[in-house]
Amino acid sequence: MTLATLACASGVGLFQTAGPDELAAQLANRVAAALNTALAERGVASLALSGGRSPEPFLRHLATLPLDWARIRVTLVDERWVPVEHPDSNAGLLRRCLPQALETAQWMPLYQGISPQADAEQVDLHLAGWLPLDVVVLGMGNDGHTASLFPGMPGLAQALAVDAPQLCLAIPAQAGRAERLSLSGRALRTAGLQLLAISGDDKRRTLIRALESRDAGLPISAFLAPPLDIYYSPPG
Ligand SMILES: O=C1O[C@H](COP(=O)(O)O)[C@@H](O)[C@H](O)[C@H]1O
Repeated sequence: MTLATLACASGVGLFQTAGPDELAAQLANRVAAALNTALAERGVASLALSGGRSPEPFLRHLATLPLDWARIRVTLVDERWVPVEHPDSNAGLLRRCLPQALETAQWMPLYQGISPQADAEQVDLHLAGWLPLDVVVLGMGNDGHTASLFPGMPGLAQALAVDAPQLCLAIPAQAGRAERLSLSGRALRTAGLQLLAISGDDKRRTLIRALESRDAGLPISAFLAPPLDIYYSPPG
């Protein structure tokens, strides 16, 4: 079955774009519109962003749009447990591509430099005062991980649940990956606007597998329900 058929059957919105640049522009416009609506309604807005490599064009586009960043609370959906200067830091990605997030916005880093567990507890406390989030932008790895919730990791089902005990979890080093921090399903699924951005055939195949079988052990499956909207582009 096609991605369009499966998304429709799951009640999930699908925006298919011509390429990564168009995806970046459409996604940024959508995020900015939702943040401006929240600002107009409540005077404050909140945004949780993904890291990795693929969000770069989207973040650069978002940085060009008119937004009152001083009234926007910004955090990440996940982080490697490294300082912002580290090449793997997701906060570092924001600093390069969306400097407003760190300089002007009400910025909450996940990495706080104490220990993964202590940082997760600090974030948990702080994030509780932000919920529900307005906008969450998820990414997905070829293996079906989203945020830093990986297939087969201990406690995965609990971490993905809407009633997960924590809002932010320390993710132990595993399979060659360094320690990480990740928001849980409980935190991420509070967002009124939940967006998933993916590009390329490998990720499309993974997503199709997750939509076809919720039992495939793919963490992204937990998010494939309304109000999620998927933005997809073929490879650039
Ligand atoms: O490890 C991570 O990977 C996913 C996917 O990254 P991508 O560059 O392949 O899109 C990302 O969503 C997550 O935030 C990141 O820390």
